[in-house]
Amino acid sequence: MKSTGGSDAEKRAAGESAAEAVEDGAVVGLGTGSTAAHAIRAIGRKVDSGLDARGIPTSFQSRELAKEAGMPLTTLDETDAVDLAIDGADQFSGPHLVKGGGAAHAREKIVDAAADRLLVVADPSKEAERLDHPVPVEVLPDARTTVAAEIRALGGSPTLRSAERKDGPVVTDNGNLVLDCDFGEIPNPAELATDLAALPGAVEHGLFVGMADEIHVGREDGVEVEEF
Ligand SMILES: O=C[C@H](O)[C@H](O)[C@H](O)COP(=O)(O)O
Repeated sequence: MKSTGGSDAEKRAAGESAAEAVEDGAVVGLGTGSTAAHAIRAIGRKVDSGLDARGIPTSFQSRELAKEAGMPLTTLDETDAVDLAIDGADQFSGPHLVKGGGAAHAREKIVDAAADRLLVVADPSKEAERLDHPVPVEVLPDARTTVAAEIRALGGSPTLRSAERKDGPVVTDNGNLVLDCDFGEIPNPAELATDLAALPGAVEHGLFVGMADEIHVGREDGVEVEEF
């Protein structure tokens, strides 16, 4: 699993803190990435000790981890409500997030938005005064060049994400490609989110505007929880 940003101890502290919010009978959205992985393992330990909880994975990675952790799984189709989701972020500013460093943001957004509460888990390196992280945009393969042109027209600089251990691009769990779109500082995330959502062939972008209900920031000496 790809690890980014802060230390593993910080990520673990954040993940374990959010996992404490999972109560008996809960349906939990399981985020993707190195920080959410700690939450999944911690929930798995609680299940092992008798907690009744079911998880909805947001990616191949989180499904495999949850299975390994012994967590019963379900789907959005099979459940009426998702009590909470626990997910990582590549950057956050207040309740606004940039996600998709692991190319999982499309399924993450569906599950996180369906949840009554979204608990974000992060290390301190993810916090920003204003969002300025490149925004991943998942695109249908046929729309790669047309979406890239529209991104340029919006003032962004798109780069096709390439795979590290394969010749060629990253292919998402949904069979699509990812453009990492650098807009510099993003003064109005809601406006940019609306513009990106309107592009034909763009399946989903990584701006999660105002979606976090809590952010658990893990530090070497404890966890700070911000609520929105
Ligand atoms: O697509 C991946 C996700 O949005 C991750 O939650 C995000 O990239 C943060 O991952 P990590 O906790 O590994 O920094």
